[in-house]
Amino acid sequence: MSSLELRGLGARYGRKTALSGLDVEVADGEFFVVLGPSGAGKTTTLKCVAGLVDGATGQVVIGGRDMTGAEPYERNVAMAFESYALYPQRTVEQNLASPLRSGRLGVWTPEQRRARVADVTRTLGIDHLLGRYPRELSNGQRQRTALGRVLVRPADVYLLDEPLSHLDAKLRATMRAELKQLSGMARTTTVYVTHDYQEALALGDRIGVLREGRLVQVGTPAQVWDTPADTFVARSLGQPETNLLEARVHAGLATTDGGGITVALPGTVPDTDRVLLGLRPRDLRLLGPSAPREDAGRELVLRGRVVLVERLGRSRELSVDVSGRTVITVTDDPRVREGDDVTLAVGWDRVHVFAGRAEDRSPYAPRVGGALPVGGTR
Ligand SMILES: Nc1ncnc2c1ncn2[C@@H]1O[C@H](COP(=O)(O)OP(=O)(O)OP(=O)(O)O)[C@@H](O)[C@H]1O
Repeated sequence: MSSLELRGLGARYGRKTALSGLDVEVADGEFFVVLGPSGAGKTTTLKCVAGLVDGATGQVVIGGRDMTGAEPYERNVAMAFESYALYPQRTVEQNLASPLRSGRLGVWTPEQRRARVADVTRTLGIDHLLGRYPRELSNGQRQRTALGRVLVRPADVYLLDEPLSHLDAKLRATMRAELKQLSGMARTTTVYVTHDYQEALALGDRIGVLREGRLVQVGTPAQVWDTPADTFVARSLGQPETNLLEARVHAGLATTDGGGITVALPGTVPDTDRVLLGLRPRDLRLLGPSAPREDAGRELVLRGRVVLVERLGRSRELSVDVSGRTVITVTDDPRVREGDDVTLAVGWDRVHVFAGRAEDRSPYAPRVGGALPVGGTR
């Protein structure tokens, strides 16, 4: 059990900067998720912690000990890569027990080894496969076995690189729940890398959002969900993606282009004439055509016409034309048809205000607050 501290971590591959200025403290026993798109530097972050990147800069501190420059085996971390290797000529049980036989991890009696392997395989749902060989396993079972090989080792820090990526959606959801349980039981400090926001929200005690080698936000799932640092974070979390509506600012009010939607801005908006209003599709409630007029400003109410209905399993994704702007929302109501007039409502604190606009110098506008309770559709 150990905390993990990264101070000013940086890494380059030739002239390419893969990571820069990464600062984060992961508490003892915390499950920390690094979320980011392909190429953001997620794997590189784990490799730096494990001591596998030549020329990495900054410091890695594990359990209060400065490990910068220490050999990988001195760091007592266990890392699982996305592509796993298993010994083909050994059974699942032998594969799992092998790290405990090496002697590096102390002396384990056969009973202790069996107990540890049984613990991990039960949690991973592969305890009925102990006698099988890798070739007799499905891809998902193989991936779980390989993950088991990592988790079976007592380590100060587990480093897990997209361990569920090869599983089908259903198994992924099950495994996610099991992993959560496992981390709860083991309370071993874990850094878990994924590009899947649902995994991040479900598993992370905290999430660090990585973009182009930099951490752009670190917070609890609720913090990054409710107060995304910028439009990149807002759009990284949630499917369908957050609606971003360009608006012009005048006298403390933001009005979307075309004049359809107006909201009052928080005092924190800098001196800018443009903002983006962020609305999560699932935060918008469909009130139906007969809903009463705006209810004394309790929520932002938008009126529009459904232009497209797409099925998403049991629910439906609606594209709604609100005074010339397309707003995406999701509903479970099967009666909604294209051409229907609808009313959407969203809590004021769910109307995110981002300064600037999409084409500004930085493509990502910072969040400056939630809307004030004034406004609506024309
Ligand atoms: N060995 C290498 N040589 C050169 N460039 C590399 C090397 N490994 C990674 N990179 C580059 O460094 C950046 C970060 O890579 P990294 O593998 O850490 O990203 P990632 O977030 O894990 O991506 P993915 O989700 O696709 O695995 C990318 O631009 C990548 O192309």
